[in-house]
Amino acid sequence: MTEAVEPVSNVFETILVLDFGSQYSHLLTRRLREFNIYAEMLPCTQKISELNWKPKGVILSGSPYSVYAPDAPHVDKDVFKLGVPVLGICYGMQELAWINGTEVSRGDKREYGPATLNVVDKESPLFKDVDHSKVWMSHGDKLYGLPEGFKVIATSENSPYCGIANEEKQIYGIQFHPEVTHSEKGKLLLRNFAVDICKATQNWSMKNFIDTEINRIRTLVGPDAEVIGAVSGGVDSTVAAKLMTEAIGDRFHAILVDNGVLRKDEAKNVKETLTKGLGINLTVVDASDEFLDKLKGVTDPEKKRKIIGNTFIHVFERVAAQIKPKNTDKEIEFLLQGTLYPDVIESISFKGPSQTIKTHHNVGGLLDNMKLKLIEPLRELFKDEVRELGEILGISHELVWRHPFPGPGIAIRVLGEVTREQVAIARAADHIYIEEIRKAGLYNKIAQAFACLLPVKSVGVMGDQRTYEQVIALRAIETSDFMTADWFCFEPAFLKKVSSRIVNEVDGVARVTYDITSKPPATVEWE
Ligand SMILES: Nc1ncnc2c1ncn2[C@@H]1O[C@H](COP(=O)(O)OP(=O)(O)OP(=O)(O)O)[C@@H](O)[C@H]1O
Ligand SMILES: O=c1[nH]c(=O)c2[nH+]cn([C@@H]3O[C@H](COP(=O)(O)O)[C@@H](O)[C@H]3O)c2[nH]1
Ligand SMILES: NC(=O)CC[C@H](N)C(=O)O
Ligand SMILES: [Mg+2]
Repeated sequence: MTEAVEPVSNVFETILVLDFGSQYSHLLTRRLREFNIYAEMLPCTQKISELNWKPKGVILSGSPYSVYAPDAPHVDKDVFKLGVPVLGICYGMQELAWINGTEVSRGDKREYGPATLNVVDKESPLFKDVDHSKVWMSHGDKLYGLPEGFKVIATSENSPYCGIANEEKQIYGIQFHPEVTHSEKGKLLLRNFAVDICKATQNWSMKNFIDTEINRIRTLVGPDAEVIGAVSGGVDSTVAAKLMTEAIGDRFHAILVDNGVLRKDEAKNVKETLTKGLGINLTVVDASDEFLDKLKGVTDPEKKRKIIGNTFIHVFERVAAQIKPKNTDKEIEFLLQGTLYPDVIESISFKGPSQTIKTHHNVGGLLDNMKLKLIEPLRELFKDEVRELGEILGISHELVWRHPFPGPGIAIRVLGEVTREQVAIARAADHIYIEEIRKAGLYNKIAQAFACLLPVKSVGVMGDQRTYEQVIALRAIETSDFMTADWFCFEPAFLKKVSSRIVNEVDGVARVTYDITSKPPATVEWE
């Protein structure tokens, strides 16, 4: 499998965030991008020698581990040979101390919540304009001393080593989390680090990204090669397809695969919107039998995702072989996907496959020996950034704000075995639910809503007859980046109406429930 496009990090000066597994790690990249510094997060196991770009600075994130634990993750020491500034946050600071021989162990008190920052070194560039601000703590371990060459630059009531620095080597450590909004001046502190200490240029913006991206695609694809694109009608792939169409016009062929687990009338509607509305050259391929046959008897969610991801690629390779490029005798080499940053983050993990939350079909479901080279222009972006991009590219507000729909579709919303009958039940219930959400004027207040079909039967009574049928679970969430989410509070009357319509109109359903779990601890999808 090959990633075909030159890394964005070679084009924009980039801060590297090494993720040691903290629940806040991704916020570090978000905050930096908010003040126009491009940042990229990689697992802490990243070998610096294998990086094909040079960061302007490195941030070591927090972690649920203790540095002294036998299985704790450790930083590649080559980070310090890059000659760029390094900032360790919480675990990151403890790691800086520990690898330099300083004792780190359990403190007598855990410190969780607010503290006031007391800057000792008033000249420190890291703390410019952040003295006396509230900072957010979340740790149980502490430093028992200073590593050689370091000095204390800040304290707090409970943390004598709240901020440390080796100014000569430009290595900094802080015990609190500047990336969370509860740290009042946290964003400013990160700006001080990235802009004043690392001297990174603040030129990351969506408009610059579009121009750069279009140029990168043109250079990569060359004057006559053609590209196919996996396009679902969802926000991500539509934005990616529009970008591609801007870059290479009708040398781009968008393919929508009907995998048999799409929503009601989806293929027809998408064809209409993309072709007529956006001038994207789109073909719909019906592969529903192939997908449903392969899913027969499979109940494990990860297996379903992998089967679907693999089958998508088989279909794309087949279609690519059928399209004969007009201006060249070469075969189609590239496949465009609308992969986003969260798809990547959740599908990989520094702790190995056991910690993968779920394999997004378009990342972990790819074939090892695939022939097509991937172009994923949105791979570094968050959902809200992609939406901003979509608006700038002139895609309709309605499409840009569509609820996401996962590639494995209804297959991961029919819990257990996927059959045509089960898919039909889930699809019908989902259609009613979304129709009612739209009628109630709630569609744009909710980030994503759908119905799931549970593999359990429950007893009911309909028309004086005993029924023994399945259960539908409704889900609706509020979130902007889909990394964390809360459930949406409907009025009871709304839920009553939806429940009654589903049970009355969908054969095979005897009961409707509403999912009231946030992410974490749940995920958005049930599988
Ligand atoms: N039915 C499909 N046909 C072709 N490609 C698909 C299909 N479903 C998903 N994909 C590919 O997988 C990628 C990831 O799917 P995902 O659902 O995350 O994004 P999306 O469908 O583009 O946007 P959204 O998140 O709004 O649904 C898509 O961007 C697209 O490249
Ligand atoms: O294209 C996709 N392929 C997948 O395999 C996949 N799994 C989850 N999702 C979507 O990602 C967002 C977060 O969902 P989770 O909290 O369930 O991981 C939600 O918007 C989900 O709908 C997927 N999208
Ligand atoms: N948030 C963190 O990075 C915590 C680090 C370490 N696990 C501690 O408890 O101190
Ligand atoms: Mg989708």
